[in-house]
Amino acid sequence: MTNEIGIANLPNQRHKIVNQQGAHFTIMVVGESGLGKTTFINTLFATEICAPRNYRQRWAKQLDKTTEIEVLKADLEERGFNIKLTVIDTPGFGDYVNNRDSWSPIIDFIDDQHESYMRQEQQPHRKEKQDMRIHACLYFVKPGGHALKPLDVEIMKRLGSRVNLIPVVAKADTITPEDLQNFKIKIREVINAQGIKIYTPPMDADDESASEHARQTQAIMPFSIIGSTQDVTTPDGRVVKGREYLWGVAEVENDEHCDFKKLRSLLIRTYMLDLIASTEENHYEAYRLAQMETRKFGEPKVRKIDNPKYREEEEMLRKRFTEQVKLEEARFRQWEQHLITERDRLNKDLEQAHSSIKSLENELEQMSAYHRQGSTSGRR
Ligand SMILES: Nc1nc2c(ncn2[C@@H]2O[C@H](COP(=O)(O)OP(=O)(O)OP(=O)(O)O)[C@@H](O)[C@H]2O)c(=O)[nH]1
Repeated sequence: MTNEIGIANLPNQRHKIVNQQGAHFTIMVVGESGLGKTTFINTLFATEICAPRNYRQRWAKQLDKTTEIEVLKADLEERGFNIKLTVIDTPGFGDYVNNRDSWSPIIDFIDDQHESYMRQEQQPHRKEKQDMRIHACLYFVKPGGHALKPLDVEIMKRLGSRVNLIPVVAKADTITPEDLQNFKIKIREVINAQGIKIYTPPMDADDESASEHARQTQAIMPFSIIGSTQDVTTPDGRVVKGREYLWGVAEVENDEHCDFKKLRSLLIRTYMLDLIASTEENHYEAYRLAQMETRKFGEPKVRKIDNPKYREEEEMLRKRFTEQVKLEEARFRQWEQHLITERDRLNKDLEQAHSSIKSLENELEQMSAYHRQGSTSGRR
């Protein structure tokens, strides 16, 4: 059960289908910046998830800061089983001015994968579908401190309702085993109290040992991990993947040091098919249903810019602007009218002044004529 890739352990019918089609398996890593997400991906593939000769492609990702969502692919093959493995590395939080929105590209990415799959299903030719729906989302929690931060809770709630969420405590080598156990308990308490939905392995009523294994796996969450691709030598002479300290070596694949092996087994072996199936049956189905309730078959998704809420706001702004322009125009017309009336009044005044000057001039003319007449008749 522990030494083979998951699909080799499947019930026959499903096994047959997966074997014919080859399995697509997509893992996403999410969490604060610098918690070792990229290192974890490299560690996962540096350890023997299957014999190295079976890798058609291996990669070692650079440890520079991830600033955008990165998609990494590898084809794994074991005894005729093909697995197309995709790992999605997301930018860490903490690099943003406004952390509250840091999760939105990640949530959008998850929804976009469901959307893209749904749109392909609605096409007449739907055999060759591109499928990047996330089957497992590992959420990295910073070790130590007071369990989950409000930002962690907010993001985990959103993730848990969309994907199979698996919480992990990063850098387990940086706290003591005792503190680690207490930290894990505190995290479980917050997860329960906040109603965060995390992945639960399936309980099989007919198979007690499988159910017991599922219960044990459940009890381990959140998985503690140590990431390293370095080969180091332990004090007792073993060469292992790990991190070297003055006090000794923190080993990646040692159950006493962290839960890396158990997490890898959950992902790549024991529960791979359940993660794929529950994504299809629960998360994708929930997305599809929610979308079908809000739009017609085949209708494209409402993008943020087409969102009715934004359209409403835009409409309101346009209305307010038109009203303002109208008001200014009326004010201008009033002022113009006032100027015209004033001009007319002044013109009238001017005319009056003009005619009174005219009559005064006439009067003056008459008076001087009279005066001239008087002086000539006096001389005679
Ligand atoms: N002590 C310890 N250090 C680790 C562990 N995993 C990674 N590191 C170190 O932490 C640093 C950051 O690791 P990354 O893998 O780049 O972290 P990241 O989460 O991908 O960072 P972003 O891309 O910024 O989101 C590196 O120096 C790693 O060597 C671990 O398990 N323990």
